[in-house]
Amino acid sequence: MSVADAYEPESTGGLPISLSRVEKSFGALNVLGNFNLDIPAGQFLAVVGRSGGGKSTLMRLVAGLDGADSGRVNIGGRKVERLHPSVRLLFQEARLVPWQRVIENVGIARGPNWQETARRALADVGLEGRENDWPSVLSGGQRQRVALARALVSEPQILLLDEPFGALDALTRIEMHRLLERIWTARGFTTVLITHDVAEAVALADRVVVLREGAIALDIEIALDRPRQELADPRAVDLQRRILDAV
Ligand SMILES: Nc1ncnc2c1ncn2[C@@H]1O[C@H](COP(=O)(O)OP(=O)(O)OP(=O)(O)O)[C@@H](O)[C@H]1O
Repeated sequence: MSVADAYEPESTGGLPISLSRVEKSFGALNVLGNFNLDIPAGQFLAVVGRSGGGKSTLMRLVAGLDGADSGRVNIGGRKVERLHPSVRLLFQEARLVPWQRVIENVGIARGPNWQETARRALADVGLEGRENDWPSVLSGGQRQRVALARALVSEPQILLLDEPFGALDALTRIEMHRLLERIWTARGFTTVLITHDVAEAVALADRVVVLREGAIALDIEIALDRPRQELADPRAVDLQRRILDAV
């Protein structure tokens, strides 16, 4: 059985995200200017662009980790003022606690039955039987799967991913794409994926936004069938070319 086949989640749905007339500067550097973006509930959006274009800044504003200078960032129609309880983040590094075993890393909120819940989340990402391992013995891909399980355990309605697969080898990355697509399809949380990898954006997203110098240079729908056949679809290649032209 593949990793993706192991997954049988319940649907939790997503929340819409809206940025309206957002301005964000660092000193004299204007990173986002009069920025507008509406992300419908449950959409899988990829944000691509050159380094320094403002992608991570955008994500931090949506997450409530940083505030806009002006304008509004809303989640589910309400202004974001701090980290929203239904939002989870994933970064390039898994950021696991090295002195805690895998199951403890996943069950970070120790509610009732936390072990059972964490065990189920680990099974969902294909890590059954690895509960008592230390993070140090896991591969990079396995660590990211633990981080994904930790994010999923709280049944988020929004998942924000900042280059989560950037450090993985090509085959592991494709395996992670399949897993994420399957989990997202089943649960329907709103997803924002920041990536430098145009092929990854087209393989996963419903919609790709190209961010250039703090503005949207391209906003394109990816209307390809799912599950996506990453390497075989000529329409995907054409979409990649259009996105690359705008980056
Ligand atoms: N806390 C900060 N203080 C000062 N400047 C910042 C801060 N955060 C980001 N910047 C600057 O804002 C600009 C946009 O940064 P951001 O990290 O959003 O870009 P990015 O598109 O995510 O880049 P990368 O793809 O390299 O991660 C960069 O010029 C960066 O140096």
